[in-house]
Amino acid sequence: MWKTMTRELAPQDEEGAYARPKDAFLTEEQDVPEGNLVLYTGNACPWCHRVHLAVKVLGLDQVVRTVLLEDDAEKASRGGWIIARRDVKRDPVFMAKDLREVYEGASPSYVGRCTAPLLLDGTQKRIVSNNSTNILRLLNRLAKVHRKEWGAVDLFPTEIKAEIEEMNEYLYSNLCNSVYQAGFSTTQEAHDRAASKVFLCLDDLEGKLAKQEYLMGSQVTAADLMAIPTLARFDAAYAVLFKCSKKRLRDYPNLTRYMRSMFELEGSFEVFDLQAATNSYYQQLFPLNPSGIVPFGPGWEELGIDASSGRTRVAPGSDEFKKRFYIIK
Ligand SMILES: N[C@@H](CCC(=O)N[C@@H](CS)C(=O)NCC(=O)O)C(=O)O
Repeated sequence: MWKTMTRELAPQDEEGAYARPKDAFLTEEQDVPEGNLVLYTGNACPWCHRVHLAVKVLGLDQVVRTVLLEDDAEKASRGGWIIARRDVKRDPVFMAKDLREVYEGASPSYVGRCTAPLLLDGTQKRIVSNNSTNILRLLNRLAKVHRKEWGAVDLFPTEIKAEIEEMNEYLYSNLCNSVYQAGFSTTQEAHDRAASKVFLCLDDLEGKLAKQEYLMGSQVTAADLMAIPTLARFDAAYAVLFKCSKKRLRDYPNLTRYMRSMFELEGSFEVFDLQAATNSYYQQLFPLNPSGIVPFGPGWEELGIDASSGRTRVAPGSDEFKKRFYIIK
């Protein structure tokens, strides 16, 4: 019974390991529409977090309209994402009540899971992409098109683009997807395999960050936007709910310092509410936590991060910001 419920929540391969479905919609960088884009994003989801953060650091608030989603376990058979009541009552493109209706409106013949994030062309009412790595590349291109007077942030600078892509693949297979594989495994072997990858990867990143500020050196790149959402959820959700409890992120001084630095960026707390994400993980993934009881912490303070609203953040275009990013003039 438990295995059946978990399989429904998270498709499994024959060895009991979580097999993430392939994304159906991708767009080449040169084909991205240059305006009236709509990004559907949910707070709990790490794949959404990275693209929502990209909208902020790339300064695309005026180009990409974000629609907030909430997860609703009662709507699990429809993908579980409803349009957030506190944001817009209805979706601005299709007047949809949930994400499945958006998929149905934009691509009526689509059969498959209706995942977030989703980037939509609001003019053509067409899906641009539902893959967060692809969306990151598209947003990065849009930042160049809509460059500010001080320049445009480049999250994939040409001279290290290949290394960034390699790092992103490494992070996906060893950290971002592996925590889910550890959590959704239905056999001990599959769990052990996934969880050991996670800790080897964290140890490796900890070593790297002893020598440099960010994953690719002294500037923030797409690789950091890939890693941060997983790290930010680690102690609060993955360590306990997904049983990745060998060590906590707090046990890694360099990763903690790194996360603190990333959360100094303006917009970081706007795109990620830790408590809401924690509630969502424990309350929505029923087979992993049937009681729905949410642990009492950790919050930002325990994670060593100052989340107070009075604190000055690193604002786009500021001198500190320009030091932290690759900027194209
Ligand atoms: N590969 C996708 C993964 C997106 C994804 O799995 N999103 C989850 C939320 S964390 C989702 O929407 N799941 C709904 C479902 O599978 O029905 C990406 O990188 O964008």
